Amino acid sequence: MIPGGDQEPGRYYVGVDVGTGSVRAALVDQRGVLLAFAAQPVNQWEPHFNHHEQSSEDIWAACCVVTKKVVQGIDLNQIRGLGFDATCSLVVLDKQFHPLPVNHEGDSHRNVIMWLDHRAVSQVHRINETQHSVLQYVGGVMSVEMQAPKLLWLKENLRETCWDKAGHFFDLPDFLSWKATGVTARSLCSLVCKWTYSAEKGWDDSFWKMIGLEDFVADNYSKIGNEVLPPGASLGNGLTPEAAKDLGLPAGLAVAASLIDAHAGGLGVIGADVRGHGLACEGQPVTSRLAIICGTSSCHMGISKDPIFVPGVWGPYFSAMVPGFWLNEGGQSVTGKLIDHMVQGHAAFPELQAKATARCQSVYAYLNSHLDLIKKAQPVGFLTVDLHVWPDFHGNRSPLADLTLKGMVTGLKLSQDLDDLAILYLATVQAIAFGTRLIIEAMEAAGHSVSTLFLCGGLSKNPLFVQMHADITGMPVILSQEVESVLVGAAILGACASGDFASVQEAMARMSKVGKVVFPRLEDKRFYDKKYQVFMKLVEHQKEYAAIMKGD
Ligand SMILES: Nc1ncnc2c1ncn2[C@@H]1O[C@H](COP(=O)(O)OP(=O)(O)O)[C@@H](O)[C@H]1O
Ligand SMILES: O=C(CO)[C@H](O)[C@H](O)COP(=O)(O)O
Repeated sequence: MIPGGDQEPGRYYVGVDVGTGSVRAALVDQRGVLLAFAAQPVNQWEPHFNHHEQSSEDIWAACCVVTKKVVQGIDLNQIRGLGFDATCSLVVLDKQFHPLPVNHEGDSHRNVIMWLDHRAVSQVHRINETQHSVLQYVGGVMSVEMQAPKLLWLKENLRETCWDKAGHFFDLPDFLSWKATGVTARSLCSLVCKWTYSAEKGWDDSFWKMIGLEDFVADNYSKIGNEVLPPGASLGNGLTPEAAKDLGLPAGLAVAASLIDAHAGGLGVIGADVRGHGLACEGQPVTSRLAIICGTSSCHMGISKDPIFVPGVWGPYFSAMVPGFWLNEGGQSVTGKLIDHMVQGHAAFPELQAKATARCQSVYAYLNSHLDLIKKAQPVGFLTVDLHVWPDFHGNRSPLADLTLKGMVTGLKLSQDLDDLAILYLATVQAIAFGTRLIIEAMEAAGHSVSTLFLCGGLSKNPLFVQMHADITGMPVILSQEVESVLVGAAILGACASGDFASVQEAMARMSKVGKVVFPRLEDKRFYDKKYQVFMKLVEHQKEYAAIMKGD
């Protein structure tokens, strides 16, 4: 019997989502309904520009706090499985699994190089110069945010204090499943997407030798993983007694091989039954759906039956998200983080904060209502007719794959009041949507055919962000019934590991549901097409400026 009939007693799954700024947990039933939610901020250190570090011990402690909260008062026998997703940050442990420092300060509490860390620029430049064939499977250019450049940086910069003592290098999602089960097997998702592992051929010895990390080949990849499992597979004997006590869950509970956070978000949204909403994708294959996970960063997850090579877009990755499908992942390294940066760095931010607090609103809810106030009779998006932003303040992930690109703002005036802040915030939100449009165009030029966007992540809670994505791409945007769709994705893993569902696809169909559909205001298309022309001119000009300055 497929679980979830109303007569079925509650079967619950725990999903844990380790994001950049916080750790979240949810208790989810077999229909994908969230019964409980908890969040806990987690420390980040930025000891030097572009160095971003965390502590795996802090992260595990936060996982324990939020998991205990969501199962409070629940009959533990009704909990059937546990799934983790996390950012693709690099965790470093010694041979006894104790943290090792990833910094010159020798602080072993900070043993995680975060996904957005850009320290390994010269290493990734040398890796890309090899033009090794594995690079075809990351869009042709390896990102500084992937693991090989960071590992090479550790070998070249922290030889004695870290590299020589290292016993285990984990992607954060795999660290969590190891911490829970004691099993060091890695998820196919993390190794394929961030480590150059091939589902078909495994590790490529020639790549690691060519880039100067032949160490891994010599010990048969024991430090980075030589046992690989599909996401959702049940690990070992499930929760160890120690982890069970830490988490407040029953020992032996099924624990799934994990997913990277964007991939969990994709699982949480892309399989929803869209019938009854008058959407084009109702009569189209699931490959017409693009999942966009919009948090600190944004990840654009498109799937296909056959591999599609999209220059500057990560992948194609086989079975890294939906089993049996190839995946291409576009991305913008800073989206939520960029909006926070622009708003918090503006002269009128203190006034905004005071006014939002007085109204018991988030600063974004206040800004959205302030824009509605000042727009008068025109559509709100038209307020940026002479203010334009290029969003690559942390380099361009996709589709330009150029970490040297910088942010741009044009159209500034002498005033720095709340109106100016609101319009700059709007122009930044639009710039992110234009970046999405550029990624979709690159994916479609290579063979994808996208008709509908499925958004999740923190920014999907911002109505202006969602409407601008619809208006600027011209596509309808679907928001899930459960706004915490990444957690539903993690819970889907736990549901699969428990054996309650025969496949990830079956769990996806059962546990993700359409909540709201936001249609584009096509009457405004001409305005956004003109803004998009300006958007593309910005990066063209930026490249011209760089060429002039580089010239003699
Ligand atoms: N209700 C909201 N309205 C507007 N923005 C939001 C809201 N909630 C979160 N955000 C923004 O989303 C981003 C964090 O998203 P989240 O998915 O929690 O991130 P992560 O997974 O990277 O930790 C932040 O930039 C934050 O400002
Ligand atoms: O590269 C990634 C996914 O492939 C990172 O994990 C992601 O960009 C970070 O996610 P978030 O912005 O939600 O913290």
